[in-house]
Amino acid sequence: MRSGFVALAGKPNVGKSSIVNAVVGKKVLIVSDKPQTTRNRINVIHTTSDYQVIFVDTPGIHKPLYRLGEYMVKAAVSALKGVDLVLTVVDAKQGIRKPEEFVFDYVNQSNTKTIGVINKIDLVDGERIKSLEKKMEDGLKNCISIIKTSAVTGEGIKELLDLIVDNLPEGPQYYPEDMVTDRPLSFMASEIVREKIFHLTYEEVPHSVAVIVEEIKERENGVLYIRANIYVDRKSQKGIIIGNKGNMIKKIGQNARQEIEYLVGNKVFLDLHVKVKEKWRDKDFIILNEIGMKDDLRG
Ligand SMILES: Nc1nc2c(ncn2[C@@H]2O[C@H](COP(=O)(O)OP(=O)(O)OP(=O)(O)O)[C@@H](O)[C@H]2O)c(=O)[nH]1
Repeated sequence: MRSGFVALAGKPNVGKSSIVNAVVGKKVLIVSDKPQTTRNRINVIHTTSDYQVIFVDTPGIHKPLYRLGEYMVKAAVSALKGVDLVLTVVDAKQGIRKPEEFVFDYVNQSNTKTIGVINKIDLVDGERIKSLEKKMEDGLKNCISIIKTSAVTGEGIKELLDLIVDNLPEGPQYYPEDMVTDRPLSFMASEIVREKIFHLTYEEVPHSVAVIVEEIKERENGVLYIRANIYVDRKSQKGIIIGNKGNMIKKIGQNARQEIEYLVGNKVFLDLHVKVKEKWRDKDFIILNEIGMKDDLRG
């Protein structure tokens, strides 16, 4: 059996989480059109009788504005060490400039072999892809190959998986075969709520939100009761999340509940509460700890 850990490195919004979902053939990771959707490291496990690939999805590498961002980048960079392979992902439309080179530097410093992934090829022409290939070859020190993908159309995804498996060492099955992620249901549920907020709100609001599941319990009637707090960092944002006559929180709750029900295969009662924790993104470690973001951000 071949097995190993494969970290994804890239700027925010290049499609790292979408690529993992496409490779495993189901939506495990949350995705949005806004940068910095992924905040924590999360492992996604793909097992067959011949191999087990453990994808280590990480926050996008960027120049942070807040303490939260610093922790996110730390989590991303530390995930590059100690893995078997790094997928260095760029967005074909955005190209390769300073921020991408900044990512390449981190990957080069990790000394881990890497596959260059040019994603979103559905949005550009062949000429552009060729020039990006050249830039990637020049910029990535330990690059073993470059693959062109579209996480949306599925182009190049099988080729990418084959190449990953070919480059993994022989090893044990690290996780049980039916395990899809290393995160508990409480984390997955909070991520789904956060994704719906990313989809339904704009500008600073989605970035100002943290979601913590406080309680999960199965009720006598078989319904799974989930209580979660949505933290915002300003009073005005509380109003936006609740919405006019509670319309927004209702929509967030409905959309999230449906997806959590699909995930657990059970009826769910989702109980959401909005709380203000002023400027939590810039507070020190204690605050990050309090809202449950410490473990993977320690770096
Ligand atoms: N057209 C097109 N869009 C894509 C492709 N892959 C991802 N996207 C879109 O790009 C956006 C960002 O995708 P994500 O998977 O959240 O990107 P990410 O790199 O994980 O982002 P962060 O969490 O911010 O680090 C979403 O709107 C996706 O639907 C692709 O191959 N083609």
